[in-house]
Amino acid sequence: MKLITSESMQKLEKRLVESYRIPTQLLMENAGRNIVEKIEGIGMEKSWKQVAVICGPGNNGGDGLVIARHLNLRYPSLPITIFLAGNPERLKNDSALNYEICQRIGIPIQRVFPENPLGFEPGTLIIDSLFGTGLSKNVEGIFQVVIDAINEAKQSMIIAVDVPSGIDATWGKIMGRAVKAHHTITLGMIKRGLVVAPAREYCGTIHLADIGIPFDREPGIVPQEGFLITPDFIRPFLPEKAFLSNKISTGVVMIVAGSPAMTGAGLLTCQAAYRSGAGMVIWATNPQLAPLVKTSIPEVVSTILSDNKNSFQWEYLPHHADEICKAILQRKCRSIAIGPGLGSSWSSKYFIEKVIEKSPVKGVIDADALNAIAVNREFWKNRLQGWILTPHEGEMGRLLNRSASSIAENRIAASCALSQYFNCITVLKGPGTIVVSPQGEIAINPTGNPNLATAGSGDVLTGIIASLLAQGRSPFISAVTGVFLHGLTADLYQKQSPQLLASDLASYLPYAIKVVKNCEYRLPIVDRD
Ligand SMILES: NC(=O)C1=CN([C@@H]2O[C@H](COP(=O)(O)OP(=O)(O)OC[C@H]3O[C@@H](n4cnc5c(N)ncnc54)[C@H](OP(=O)(O)O)[C@@H]3O)[C@@H](O)[C@H]2O)[C@H](O)CC1
Ligand SMILES: [K+]
Repeated sequence: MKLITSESMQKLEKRLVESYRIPTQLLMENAGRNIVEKIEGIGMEKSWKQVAVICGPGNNGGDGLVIARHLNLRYPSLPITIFLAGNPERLKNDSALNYEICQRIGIPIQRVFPENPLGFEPGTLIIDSLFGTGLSKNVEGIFQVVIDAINEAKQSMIIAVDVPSGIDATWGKIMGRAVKAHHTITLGMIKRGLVVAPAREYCGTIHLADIGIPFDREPGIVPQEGFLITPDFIRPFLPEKAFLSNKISTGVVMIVAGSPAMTGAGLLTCQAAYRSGAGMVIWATNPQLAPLVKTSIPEVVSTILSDNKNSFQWEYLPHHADEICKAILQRKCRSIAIGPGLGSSWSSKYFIEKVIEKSPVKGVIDADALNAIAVNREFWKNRLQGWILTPHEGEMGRLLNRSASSIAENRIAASCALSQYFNCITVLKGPGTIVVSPQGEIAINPTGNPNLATAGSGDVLTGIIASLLAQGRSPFISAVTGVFLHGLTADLYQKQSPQLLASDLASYLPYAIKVVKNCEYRLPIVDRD
């Protein structure tokens, strides 16, 4: 499902006006009326004590005025008040016209002043029409006071028009303050910023309302600025064994993960790779762990790396990289996953870099392998073509030599910067995981929940993506399909149990695959009733 930026939405509106002579007044009328229909779908039957429509200085405010008018027509006995943050004399064109209509109809209008703060009684339906796609700077002064008042309303329902006010609809940033809505009714197309963190938490359930864009007349009218991953999109790429397949043709994965101190990371990565359809999983393990592998996951084939003769505790050394590269060729591996639980010693860092440099196949770079790359980032600039990097915000910060908080502020921009710098596919984990290619394709994942913030969850994702790669999917498609399935598994599991272990994720994965295959799943955040 295509996503759009604020800038393109504005261009699209201009184009509709110029090419089809659809007047902007009509678009605003369509917007307001269709939003009222969506509000009714959400629940007007709840007998709200009153309705507060908070209007700002631009066209988003104008939409609010149309909404107030239609609610007034449909529910004449319901007290509706328009709160205007801004000077009515400076309202432009369509907003000014709708302001005049509301005045003439006699809908109460109150101007909001700093000395006259807003407060809402319990049981108020609050329509947030302060700012939409035209937000151009941080929210301050009276606008900040209004947003705080909306967020402090008790036992009320907050419905945001187009965008929760204070959200940058292109990048998903919080511009100083933002409305925390229960529902967001977005117009025409889903704005890209709504589905990524941090904005995503402010949107509640997202609904899409039509404003009369003739999409079917011009399928190419909207530029490619990102898409929301959907079950329909990933269905053709799910694991599928051909009739004449064998374990090699299905796909062999090399896993370089785990160490004596962090065995679980390797086990989880291997398990996830098998559960997502790999024909054979090879684990490059060490002599101390080899017996454990046989008992824990008997299906795993281990490549036992040579013993460290002079040290008490086994550790990864650079020459082990040659052994892994040899095994990749011998075992006909088609992808590699490297990183989870490898440790952060200098010898493991050298080892990791050597594997990535020499490996005959490409794959997923995660966890300790990301940190090894970050230490030597200038060397790796532009050298990771075909590799998939799966950082969380902290790892991303190290890779870009920036603070984790600056990454969190604008996750899409950071993901694009990483893909550009290393020429790699980026998977920035977190709420609304982002997948970006060096060519600038941007995919946002709608699945997943906070239960995924558990040890080993990233190892499972690494195993899934590497497995899909081994099964012949492209790096971008493997990442997109992998993140969707990983999140969906957690969402489906949550219905059964509030507590999720990473090993549950790996075991439950085939169920998520089946649900997508059988078309039994609807997107959780976009309600297209
Ligand atoms: N795109 C469509 O097809 C349709 C969109 N509709 C609705 O219109 C808004 C977008 O309207 P727009 O007027 O462009 O923008 P806003 O209403 O969001 O706000 C613009 C005004 O707000 C001022 N502004 C911006 N940021 C701040 C701030 N932080 N503090 C104070 N004031 C701010 C801005 O001033 P400038 O100086 O920046 O110009 C403007 O005055 C869209 O979201 C839809 O709801 C339609 O009605 C239907 C068609
Ligand atoms: K709004």
